[in-house]
Amino acid sequence: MGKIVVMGAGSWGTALARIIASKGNNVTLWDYNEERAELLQKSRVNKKFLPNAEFPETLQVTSKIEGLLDGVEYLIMAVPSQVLRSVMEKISCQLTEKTIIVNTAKGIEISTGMRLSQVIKDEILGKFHKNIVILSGPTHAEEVAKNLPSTIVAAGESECAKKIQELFNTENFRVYESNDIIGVELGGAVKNGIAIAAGAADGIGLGDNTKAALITRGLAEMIRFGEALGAKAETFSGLSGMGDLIVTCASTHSRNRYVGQKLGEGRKLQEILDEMEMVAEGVPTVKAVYELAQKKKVSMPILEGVYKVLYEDKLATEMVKELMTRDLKREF
Ligand SMILES: NC(=O)C1=CN([C@@H]2O[C@H](COP(=O)(O)OP(=O)(O)OC[C@H]3O[C@@H](n4cnc5c(N)ncnc54)[C@H](O)[C@@H]3O)[C@@H](O)[C@H]2O)C=CC1
Ligand SMILES: O=C(CO)COP(=O)(O)O
Repeated sequence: MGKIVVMGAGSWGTALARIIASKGNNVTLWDYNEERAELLQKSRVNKKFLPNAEFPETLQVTSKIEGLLDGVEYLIMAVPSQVLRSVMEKISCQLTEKTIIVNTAKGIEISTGMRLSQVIKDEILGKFHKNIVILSGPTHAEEVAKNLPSTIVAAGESECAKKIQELFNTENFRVYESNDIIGVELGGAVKNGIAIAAGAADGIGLGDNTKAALITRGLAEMIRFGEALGAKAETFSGLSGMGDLIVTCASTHSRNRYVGQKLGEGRKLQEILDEMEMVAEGVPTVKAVYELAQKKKVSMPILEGVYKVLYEDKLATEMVKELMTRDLKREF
């Protein structure tokens, strides 16, 4: 196996690096924070986010970027969506057509409205476009790190996607292949906004019926949005669409659901974000999706409601009332 580097030692980068390293591969996990990288390398565990998930001997952690990517064959990106471009900017000159780049972040770049594979393409300047694979699905890092059976999709040009399927697949981490990069990316990005709405319903104290309604009608919004941007509708009924939507709307591990819950309890967005140590991708991504949906004239009432709660100080209770009192419609 060639050289493997995972960039971003947050909970997801750490969980993914452990999977590949546990298969006997040498893996370097990079983090921009020197202190964190040193602590992880010394303690051999990410105590704060993934306690009890010790590092295999084949996993090394560093914050050094010089020479890090010389001859790299597999580059796994696990940094938040809004910083992906700045990290790619620093490293793109070290990459060659031998490198397969795997993005695992779930979002849309707020300043450009670009999907993350587009951001990567932008930064590698057209050198080897076909080498980009998206890895996305219902996979909370906390459960993956405990080896609980999980499933995910690797989307890309067939030869590269198959290599990534092989690289990550284990008996507890089953990887499917897809050629719908746009659909897989948009599923992972947009579900975060719907999960904020589901969390808000929890925070207000609404019930299981409400959550099922948000998941189902949220999926309809994801499909409409996806099709308008060139995705295949069927992808949204798969793991990276419905699968990830269900887990993110329901799981106590979800940071997006958590933000929604606190908003539903009446807390202010900035206070919630200031107290969080982890990233909630839905917050910027909702803005990017809202703007793209307006441009493409796609109806996304739940997403629009979340946008107004996040950015126009609307109360979550008002959002629910507005959604329930819209004009009556056919379901399909
Ligand atoms: N945690 C999870 O269960 C899953 C997360 N993801 C996605 O993975 C991405 C990363 O999420 P997590 O690891 O959970 O986040 P996290 O909050 O645990 O860690 C974020 C990571 O980004 C790094 N980072 C922050 N600012 C940076 C900068 N300016 N430059 C370089 N690195 C920077 C941090 O050092 C840290 O390593 C997100 O897009 C998330 O949606 C995808 C699947 C599962
Ligand atoms: O994407 C995820 C699980 O599949 C993680 O969701 P959160 O970012 O909401 O925690």
